[in-house]
Amino acid sequence: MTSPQARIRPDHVTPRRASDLAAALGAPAPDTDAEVTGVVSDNRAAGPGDLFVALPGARVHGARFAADAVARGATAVLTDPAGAALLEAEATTSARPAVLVVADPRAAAGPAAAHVYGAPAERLVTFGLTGTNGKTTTTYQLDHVLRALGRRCGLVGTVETRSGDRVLPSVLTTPEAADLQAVLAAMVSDGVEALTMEVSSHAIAQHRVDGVVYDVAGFTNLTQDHLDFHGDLETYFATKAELFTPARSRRGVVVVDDEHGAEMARRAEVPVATLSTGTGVRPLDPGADWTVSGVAPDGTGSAFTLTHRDGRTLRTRTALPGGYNVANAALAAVMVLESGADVDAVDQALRAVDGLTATVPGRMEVLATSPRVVVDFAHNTEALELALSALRPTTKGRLSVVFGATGDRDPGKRPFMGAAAVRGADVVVVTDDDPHGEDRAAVRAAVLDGARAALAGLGRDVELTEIADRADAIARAITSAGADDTVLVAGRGHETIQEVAGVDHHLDDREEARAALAARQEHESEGRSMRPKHEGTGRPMRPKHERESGA
Ligand SMILES: CC(=O)N[C@H]1[C@@H](OP(=O)(O)OP(=O)(O)OC[C@H]2O[C@@H](n3ccc(=O)[nH]c3=O)[C@H](O)[C@@H]2O)O[C@H](CO)[C@@H](O)[C@@H]1O[C@H](C)C(=O)N[C@@H](C)C(=O)N[C@H](CCC(=O)O)C(=O)O
Ligand SMILES: Nc1ncnc2c1ncn2[C@@H]1O[C@H](COP(=O)(O)OP(=O)(O)OP(=O)(O)O)[C@@H](O)[C@H]1O
Repeated sequence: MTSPQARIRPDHVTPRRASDLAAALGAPAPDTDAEVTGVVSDNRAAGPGDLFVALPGARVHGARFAADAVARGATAVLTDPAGAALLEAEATTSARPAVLVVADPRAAAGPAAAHVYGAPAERLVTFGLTGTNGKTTTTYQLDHVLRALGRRCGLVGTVETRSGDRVLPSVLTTPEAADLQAVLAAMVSDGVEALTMEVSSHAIAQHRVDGVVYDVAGFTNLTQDHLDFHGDLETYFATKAELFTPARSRRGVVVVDDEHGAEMARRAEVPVATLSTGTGVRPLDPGADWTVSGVAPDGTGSAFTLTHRDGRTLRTRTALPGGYNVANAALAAVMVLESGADVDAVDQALRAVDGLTATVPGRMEVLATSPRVVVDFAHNTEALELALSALRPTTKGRLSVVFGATGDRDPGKRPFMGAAAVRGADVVVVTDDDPHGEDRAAVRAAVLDGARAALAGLGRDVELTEIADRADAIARAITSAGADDTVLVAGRGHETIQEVAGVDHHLDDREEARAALAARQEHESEGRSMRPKHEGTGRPMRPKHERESGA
């Protein structure tokens, strides 16, 4: 269920007649006409002049909430025949909205909202990113390149939604169709020129991006995920492939570092430029339109050269670690180039901002350099492995990881995550992630089982610790790190709410890490040792500590 949430909406909208909207949607003219100045699909967000889109849901029909939406000022309802029947049955003598009936209101919601808001997507240069991993990171890098070129930018994604000076935390990666069109309209009125956004597979399947044809669509990669929703990998792939059809984009850029990318490029029904970076599972493909070469370590990140088959070339850098971040940065730059930007202009703009140096909230976010403390969203085995191997080459001392597994979700991955941590790190602190309704100790035990099994036969020492409380675990890992060590806090990234047994608690890994770093600095400035056996509270530094060797 969508939760009640603040939404970015345009300040002024030219009223449209519900009857005109019905004609535009090919729906019968409503019995009652009305003026419409906004669109919502959650009654709790309805206000005066809104069209309430009553969707048939998996749990409830939105038409059940139509009377409340009307009481809040909605003047019209868009629904299906079942919803219209519900409205009829529940009709009171009070305000009667204009009722528009279509066979598939989900598919009509985007076009209806685009009509009401004056087709805002057509007044922006639009970039849409899809793929299993890297959408958020690449979206921020794209935003960074566009800003470097002097464009006014809007952004929509997992972490936040930004229009001009307005910034709101996001609830979904890709908003509901009505909310998305409202944000785009707000962007137009805020003077935004370019939109970068994440397009989830759920959003494509649920028509949330209908009403937008992206100027440039991008594909990062595809691995097994979300099969609870899509059923099988082929359906998941086919859903993402829809983004590369004329109904949804004008052109595309596809990273061909995995087989799915190569297949996506073959299947695309819009012109696509391929990008091969040689950082994924497939080797560098010299036949790709754009290739990456000369990857060289540069601080925590890498420098690299991007070359088109026609000879255009650009040397730049990403500040984020790991080969996959070279791919994300290269994709961002190529999407801007494929939108028509001149390579020399992009080169100059990137030089002025020291390369692709966007800070991505909770994605390989570096909070300190000595010890290096990094917060990352890696919350599955593959992401954890990648994050650790990305940090290893630039870690002079020990590499620590603080992480846990989510309760009530995919229990099968827990031991694998434990094993990945042991294989990739020198110090492993297993703690709580989001327990949700599950027994926290049992979730940790499953992770620890995998960790211990991986230790057997590993051939090197790994310090394995269990600290239930996450804030405590972060503090202890940072306090006991050496100056050359790296501490990776993985799993929750930008998230600020930890749900324990149905109760939400504020918990932000970055805040906890910063507090621990500040305490550490205070100790250091007082000339005290940073690796004491006991904290000021008298608690032991490493409770339940086990020093285990796989040798
Ligand atoms: C599994 C899934 O995708 N569910 C979506 C589905 O919910 P549903 O069919 O259960 O809807 P419902 O609760 O029966 O409600 C039906 C209608 O009544 C409305 N309603 C409901 C209750 C109420 O009090 N008032 C009200 O108006 C709802 O807004 C909805 O329009 O239809 C709803 C309306 O379109 C979606 O909001 C909802 O997404 C839920 C919130 C969700 O969590 N989706 C996730 C899985 C998702 O989309 N994730 C992707 C990212 C994935 C990733 O890459 O990690 C994303 O884009 O965020
Ligand atoms: N190109 C990539 N390939 C593989 N892993 C990546 C890539 N880019 C980022 N990651 C890792 O995947 C995780 C999620 O990254 P990011 O948030 O950018 O992706 P996303 O597609 O937006 O995923 P989500 O929707 O879950 O936020 C992080 O742990 C990050 O380190």
